[in-house]
Amino acid sequence: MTKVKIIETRILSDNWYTLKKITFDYRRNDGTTERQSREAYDRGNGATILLYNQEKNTVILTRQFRMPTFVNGNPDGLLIEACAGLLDTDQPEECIRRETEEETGYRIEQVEKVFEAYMSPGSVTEILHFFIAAYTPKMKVAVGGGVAEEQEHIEVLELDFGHALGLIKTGEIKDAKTIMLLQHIQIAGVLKSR
Ligand SMILES: Nc1nc2c(ncn2[C@@H]2O[C@H](COP(=O)(O)OP(=O)(O)O[C@H]3O[C@H](CO)[C@@H](O)[C@H](O)[C@@H]3O)[C@@H](O)[C@H]2O)c(=O)[nH]1
Ligand SMILES: [Mg+2]
Repeated sequence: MTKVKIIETRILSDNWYTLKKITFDYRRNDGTTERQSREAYDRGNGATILLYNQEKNTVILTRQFRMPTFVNGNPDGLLIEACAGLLDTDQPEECIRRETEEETGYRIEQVEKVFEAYMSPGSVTEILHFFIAAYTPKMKVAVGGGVAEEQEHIEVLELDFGHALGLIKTGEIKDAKTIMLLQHIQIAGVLKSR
């Protein structure tokens, strides 16, 4: 028998995305039931990818302005990130191919799914699908930079892998999905750390 019974779902904000307040009864292991309320921000699910080149021992990352980080201590609001996007109605692999071309300008071939993760499970509903893919200079078909109509101004960075790992240590890379993917590439031995 399910331990959760939703009593009420109230929309607190329905602007760009949706913020809901959910009141529910939760049955504890001792059999007693407790009423709780939790807010959940639903901005859909997403996909992210780390592009790597084994000959050059490099990765492709992006840099863009992220307002939520600016209001929480990031002095210029710029964040170095693995390419990522929201699924909308796409399947994760379809989404990440499209986002890779829009944001980085690379048209990739094989992609490998590595894991899925809830990124902020106490407050955000989102599950993120993680991918890696090899890239070569020949796959660069456009400048990238994001979709102009969506006011995306994304800088594309090609970094030595050891240098990118060093940026985690110095705090210049502070984005969870990016750290997870760089460490995955290191643990799996896809690229050399020095
Ligand atoms: N007008 C408006 N635009 C918004 C708002 N919030 C986001 N956008 C715009 O919506 C677009 C979403 O771009 P995507 O590339 O699809 O998503 P993303 O923001 O890069 O999100 C990815 O990274 C996130 C952070 O790690 C992930 O949480 C997410 O799953 C995804 O992978 C961007 O142009 C962004 O500026 C808003 O409140 N108002
Ligand atoms: Mg994006």
